Amino acid sequence: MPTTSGTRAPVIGVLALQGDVREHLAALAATGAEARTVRRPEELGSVAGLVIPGGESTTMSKLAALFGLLEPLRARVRDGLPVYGTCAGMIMLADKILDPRSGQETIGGIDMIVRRNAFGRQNESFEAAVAVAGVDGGPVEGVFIRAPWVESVGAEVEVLAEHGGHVVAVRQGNALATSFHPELTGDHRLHRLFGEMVRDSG
Ligand SMILES: NC(=O)CC[C@H](N)C(=O)O
Repeated sequence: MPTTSGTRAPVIGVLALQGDVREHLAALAATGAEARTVRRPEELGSVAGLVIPGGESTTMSKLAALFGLLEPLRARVRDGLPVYGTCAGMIMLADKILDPRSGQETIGGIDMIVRRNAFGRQNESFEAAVAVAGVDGGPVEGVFIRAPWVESVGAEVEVLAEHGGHVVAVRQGNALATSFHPELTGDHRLHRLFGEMVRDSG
């Protein structure tokens, strides 16, 4: 789809190993981005940005290893590929998990320690208004489903939002992560912000 500058919209991938892939594809499409799934290392080469969906980080980690994607993902993130992780995706972008399952690995890229299931179990899922730095027009509706929070961050990490005294949105360079799921709300401001990060890096 052409953008106002006449150039093509960047292609943004959604890591499609497990999780709410379709919702992210729809949210990205609604912002005018060209969105496609990424399952194989070769497909990683053709995207200008990558969303890592919510789901179950332990399963995602296992499948990424099985599909030979962990190292290619780490390499591209290190090289500055813009990435956006929601919930389980946030866990995948953490350099460290406080309470990993045995053998659980992450892609890393954000100098932070996350705590899995920090806000409680599935039946303690909730919604809350969350003001996010860099997102104009009022707070977003944060949908928290067995969500992690960020326990601590390194000096290079920008804290974008907190809820209940806990960090729930961060950015480090080209990597963005939220504990909550904007792809489930119909509010595309975070996907639009990510689209800008992708365009700015191109
Ligand atoms: N909604 C989610 O993505 C839940 C994340 C899940 N608790 C995990 O550890 O991966």
